[in-house]
Amino acid sequence: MWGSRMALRRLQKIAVAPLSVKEGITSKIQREMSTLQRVYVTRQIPPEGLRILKESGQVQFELWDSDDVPVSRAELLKKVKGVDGLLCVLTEKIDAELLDAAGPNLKVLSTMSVGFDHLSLDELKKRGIRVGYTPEVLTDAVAELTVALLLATSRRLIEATHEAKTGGWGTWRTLWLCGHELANSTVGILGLGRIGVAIAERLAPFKVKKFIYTDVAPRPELARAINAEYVSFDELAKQSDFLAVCCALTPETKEICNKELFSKMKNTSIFINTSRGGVVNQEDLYEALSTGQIAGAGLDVTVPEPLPTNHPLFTLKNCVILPHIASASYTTRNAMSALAANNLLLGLRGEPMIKELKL
Ligand SMILES: O=C(O)[C@H](O)CO
Repeated sequence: MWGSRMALRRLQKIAVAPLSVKEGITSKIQREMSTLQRVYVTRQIPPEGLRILKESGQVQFELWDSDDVPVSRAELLKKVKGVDGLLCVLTEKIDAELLDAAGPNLKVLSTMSVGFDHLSLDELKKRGIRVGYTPEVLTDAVAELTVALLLATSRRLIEATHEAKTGGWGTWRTLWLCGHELANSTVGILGLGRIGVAIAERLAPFKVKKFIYTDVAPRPELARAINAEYVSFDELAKQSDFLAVCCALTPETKEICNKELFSKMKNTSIFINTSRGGVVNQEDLYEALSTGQIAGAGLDVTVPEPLPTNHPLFTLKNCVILPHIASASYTTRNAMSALAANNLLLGLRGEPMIKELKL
């Protein structure tokens, strides 16, 4: 549905007005509608973002009115034709084909995500399209979920509830379902940004002995906040008892977690990934987990998503897999939708966005 709440209210008033008045109001509305910028929203986003768009009086937008089924590529290619702005989520691939289908009116793309590996940045830049995204508002939720996943994996919570429910719970046993604890451990962070810092801050009270990290270069300001030491990629693999992947997926980080990394890790180590599935070579991870090269893995992200239910990783007791829910709290998803909507409106007005990607 194309919509602007104000226009709708006026249309309701016209329905009860005399004919001459009706004609006057209708043409006024038509004039106003033609000045509104056209936007396509690729998903039923959380209410806060929709409210902002509806009440803006700036845009008329059409929405793919479902959260359960993504808009098909064919439908998306049709719907973007001639729009001024596009608000998307991470399931939509924004590439040359899509931007060509949209045409030259498209000035602003706003993604309701912190990750932007679904966007062809070169193509966007070439066309002068500005890009908004949603960092920071999801940091707390992602860090919280990462800690939950780490504990669920290291203390074997999923296996344990399964045993309790299915009759595996016999007498109290001395080594049954033992895991690995955070106290006195070394936690490694691959890619230190806001989320890595937030994870470390939450883990510190568990009496972690040492935080280490690696990145393309040292990040002293962030590292200072958590007293983390910069180490090489090799040292990160060798020293970490828990290794949390927090880096963005780029051509440089694609499958950076592969057999070379796993072979250097301790066989008591836990590997956690809440960034993007593409940073991991899943065949190598399966091998490392099934041969006991590492102790366990907790994954919130995979390739593909959803991961087919017959995927070998699902057969492993020491692999906990979540369906990409790191930012899934009501507060955070609403904040992401609001930020995405505001970025879009600001961009369309030619003003600086709240969070804009430098292309
Ligand atoms: O990129 C993102 O925003 C997360 O993966 C989903 O919240």
